[in-house]
Amino acid sequence: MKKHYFTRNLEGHVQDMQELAPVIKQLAELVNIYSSHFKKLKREKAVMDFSDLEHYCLALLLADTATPENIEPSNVARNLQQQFSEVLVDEYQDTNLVQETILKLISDQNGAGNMFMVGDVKQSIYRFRHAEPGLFIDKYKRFADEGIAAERIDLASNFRSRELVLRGTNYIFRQIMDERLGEITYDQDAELIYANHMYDELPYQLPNPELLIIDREKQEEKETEDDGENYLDLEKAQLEARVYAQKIKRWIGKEGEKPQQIFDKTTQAQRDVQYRDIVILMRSMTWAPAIVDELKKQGIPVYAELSSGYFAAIEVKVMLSFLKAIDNPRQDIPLASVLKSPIVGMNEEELSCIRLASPRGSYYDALTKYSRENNGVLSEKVNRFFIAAERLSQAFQRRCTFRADLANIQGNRLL
Ligand SMILES: Nc1ncnc2c1ncn2[C@@H]1O[C@H](COP(=O)(O)OP(=O)(O)OP(=O)(O)O)[C@@H](O)[C@H]1O
Repeated sequence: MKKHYFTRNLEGHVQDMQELAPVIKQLAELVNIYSSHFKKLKREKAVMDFSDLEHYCLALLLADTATPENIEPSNVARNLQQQFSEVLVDEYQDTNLVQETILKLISDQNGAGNMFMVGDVKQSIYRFRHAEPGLFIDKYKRFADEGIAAERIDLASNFRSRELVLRGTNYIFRQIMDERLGEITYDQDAELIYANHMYDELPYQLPNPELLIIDREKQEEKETEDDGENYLDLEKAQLEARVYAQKIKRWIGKEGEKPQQIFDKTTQAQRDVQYRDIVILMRSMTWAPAIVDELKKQGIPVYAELSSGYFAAIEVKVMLSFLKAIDNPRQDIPLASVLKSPIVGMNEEELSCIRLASPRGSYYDALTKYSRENNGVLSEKVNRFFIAAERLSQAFQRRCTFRADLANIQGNRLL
């Protein structure tokens, strides 16, 4: 480990830090300037972003004399405390510190207490939004103590899923979850207990939960022998989709086996499974477009609410920026987007070098000035942009002339 990761000595690190310090200082200043411009703009347009909602709310509820150690309620908060007899909070595991302070300010902190919180730390998904599951865990542990006024109620019964789903879930999580991984030990208290006995009476085939593991390296050997396709080159999403496709085809009965039987709640009868009965749940939508594409390729009808579309595709966005930049090159953002795209291929440092040629005015002015005054690799890139822009502009004009001619001909015919 020392050989691979800690080879540099202390002086080396100190020297790095000294070299980086002015850059970081500049960056910090930039962030501050950006933040104050952004705030000013939001105020002018009377708009708020998501975190503003929380922070302005907190500012309203805190007394002017409040400090981080002394969270004193303002008059507004005191009025709200009077108004609410109970404060109910759902998904408490995803509360962040600002929200927790807001809740404290509007609830009864001195009397018997009037806050009721429901949560499940196993479902904590908003850490990237500063959710603090520790707030939940701390209370979860403290409230179990008989000696304090607060009470913990374990809602262990699960009415959402069938017995085998719960058994499978408990089996997996008992093995992989503990305080270190997942903040909580998956013991008997944390287990999901089957409680919805509605299905027990009905004669139907039990769905067995399955865990499918994709071994990329093994597949690689197999595929290379079969058809020369390099398995490691395939996107992970594509690999997953192929496994889904195989499974779905088997359930539907396309692989020679009998279709999977399911219980239809509407008709109260058993029937063959159909595509519309199957849903794929994903932890995020990042891979969804690739999975949808692959399932379609495999002949499986599929629908997903994708925010992406033709105009959201990166290459289409770049081309639209290019057209905007040709129409009026003094639009900095479309111009920068084209310069950074593979059409020109500049990186951030090169873009900054060009900006330094003329720090004020439009970016286009800086670009033309840089091109006039410099030679070298970057100038070649700049020229590449001018040539591409010229070509596209000429093609565009030819098309416009053609369309104008066409309109004339059609117009004459009409006349
Ligand atoms: N006592 C009950 N009897 C029958 N069905 C119930 C009962 N309680 C809840 N359900 C059903 O179980 C499902 C899940 O219930 P609910 O959404 O209240 O659970 P939850 O624990 O709040 O879920 P989450 O963890 O996602 O917040 C719902 O379909 C609900 O109708």
